[in-house]
Amino acid sequence: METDSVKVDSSLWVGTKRYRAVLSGWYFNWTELDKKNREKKTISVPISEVVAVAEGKAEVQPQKRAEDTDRDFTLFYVNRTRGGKRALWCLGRTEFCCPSRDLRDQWVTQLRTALKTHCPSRPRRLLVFVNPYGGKKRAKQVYRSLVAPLFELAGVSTHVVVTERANQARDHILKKDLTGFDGVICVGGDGMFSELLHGVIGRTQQEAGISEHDPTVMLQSCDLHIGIIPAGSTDCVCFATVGVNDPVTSALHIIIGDSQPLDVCSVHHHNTLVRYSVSLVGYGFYGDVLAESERLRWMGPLRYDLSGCLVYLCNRSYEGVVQYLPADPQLSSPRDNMRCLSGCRVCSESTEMLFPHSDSCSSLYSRQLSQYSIGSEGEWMSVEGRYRCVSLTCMSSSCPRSPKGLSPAAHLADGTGDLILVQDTDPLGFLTYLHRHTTSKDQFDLPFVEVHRVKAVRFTLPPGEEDDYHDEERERQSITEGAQGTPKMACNSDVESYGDGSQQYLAAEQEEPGMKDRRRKRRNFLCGLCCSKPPAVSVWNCDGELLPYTEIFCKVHGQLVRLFARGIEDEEGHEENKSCKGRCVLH
Ligand SMILES: CCCCCCCCCCCCC/C=C/[C@@H](O)[C@H](COP(=O)(O)O)NC(=O)CCCCC
Ligand SMILES: Nc1ncnc2c1ncn2[C@@H]1O[C@H](COP(=O)(O)OP(=O)(O)O)[C@@H](O)[C@H]1O
Ligand SMILES: [Ca+2]
Repeated sequence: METDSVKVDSSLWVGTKRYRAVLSGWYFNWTELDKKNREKKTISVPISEVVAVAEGKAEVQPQKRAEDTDRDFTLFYVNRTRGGKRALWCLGRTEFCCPSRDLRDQWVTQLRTALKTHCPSRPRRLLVFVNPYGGKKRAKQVYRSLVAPLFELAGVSTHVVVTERANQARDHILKKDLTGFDGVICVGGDGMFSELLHGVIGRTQQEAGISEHDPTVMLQSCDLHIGIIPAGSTDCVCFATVGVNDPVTSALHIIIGDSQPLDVCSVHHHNTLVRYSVSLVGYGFYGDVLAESERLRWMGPLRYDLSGCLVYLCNRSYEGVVQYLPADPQLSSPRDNMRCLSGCRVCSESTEMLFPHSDSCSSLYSRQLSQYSIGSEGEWMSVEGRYRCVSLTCMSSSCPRSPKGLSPAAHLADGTGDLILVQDTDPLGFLTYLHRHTTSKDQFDLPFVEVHRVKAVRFTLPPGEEDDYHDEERERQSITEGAQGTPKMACNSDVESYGDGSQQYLAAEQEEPGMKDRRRKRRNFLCGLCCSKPPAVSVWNCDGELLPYTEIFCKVHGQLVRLFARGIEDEEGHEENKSCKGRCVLH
């Protein structure tokens, strides 16, 4: 029987139980029938969450081929289970038995047609970068055992690159032919994601003929989606955009083609683009923690715990001048407790509100920036003081260490970031601030903490407070400029113009040998614990990368990139699919 929206409506068996199954519009529903044909509970799966339909009694593992029966078909779909407070996704699997082969063929054909009709933007071919070096060094195993079988089941073809050096993924995306790829996937942590981010943004601006070095430029938004399979140490970007750092959950979001826009912060030093950030641009505590942890990489994720303790014990604070361009407080506030969840209204309504792509705005914006005037147009604000940490985050930056994150009410795609200033305070006060990141207490409700929702930030050192790194930098540049033909010294992501106007990033290894060690020595807190003269300046942590400059200018670009994600589903998550009572395949 078939009417307009109903494609198939028939009796089916699951095991020994009889169901009435209906495929209509966006849903496939099956309702259990009792002996008197009375309807009992219904299981409903949106077509958008169907992963695959297979003839026969099919399994996920490719080596277990389907048992070819002519009246069965197997449905694979997204199933929600509980992983603590957050909804984990896993692969649901239900075998249906039909009264006849013809009806089985009709079900399979109609389900596959519905998939094609309702889900046209699903990725069919992906470029995957696996970082064997990050996290617990299990990225290859995670990908091979948990993710590749799902991609194969869903009919997604892949080209996999296991990286052999830092920045290989970024350079590949910047320079290679990406024709035919529907997205790029990172199997690693935030640092690896940052490589793909720089590659995708850099390539998009190259193709649009936009110079990334102009701090006032309006960047071209990027269509090529980025997916993250978490296999790092912090996995903050994955956690804050999916809600968990679980490889199967992320793989399923990629397969069904979810799309989550994401704000990106550009970081400039004078007229040079230094880095992009989506989670944390942090000075003081978070910068020192990252600097210290680099020497402890052999510890894997635990390195942050040890370096966090060491840095805390050093009890350091740093002078700084912070200028910021506030966002419209009428739209939202870091203190409004409005969590950014899937389908967030603040994000969806803010698209045209911030830095719309119009010339008038960018010229107005450039006037504001060039003047850096404090309040002359009632816009830029400025504070100066001694800080434990200065953090700018474009999102909540929630992660397993801090489930609510640096700024719990920050939004993924509203075109703003939250600027958190923690003034110098006593060790117990600072410990209280840090500890509140791991509890539900308000980390901003402390007298030495202030938070502002902003569109741009500029950080400078007070007059006379020179950065010894700057001195080294000037000395380095004089050395290189003296030696003719030697490429200009590059910072981590410096850029060299190739005659054709395209801009390529020079990899970190371009730095003068020993520079990184010198930088690191200066920050070695073990010796620092007994150092009589602590360093006057800290270092910036930009999504897990150390910046080679102290004075920077940050600007938030609304919804610049897109991830294969949908934001955090509400804490309760959707009603769990009752079909398998949370049973999962391949977990
Ligand atoms: C007394 C308990 C104190 C607990 C403090 C917890 C604070 C956690 C804040 C987390 C911020 C996360 C921001 C994300 C940063 C990452 O981009 C970066 C690199 O990640 P990855 O490449 O995956 O390693 N991670 C860090 O900078 C680590 C910060 C850890 C600070 C303790
Ligand atoms: N094959 C490799 N060898 C060494 N470093 C690499 C390699 N591939 C990527 N990297 C670098 O490793 C850094 C950390 O990667 P990431 O996956 O974020 O791990 P973690 O979360 O432990 O920091 C990234 O900044 C990336 O540039
Ligand atoms: Ca934001």
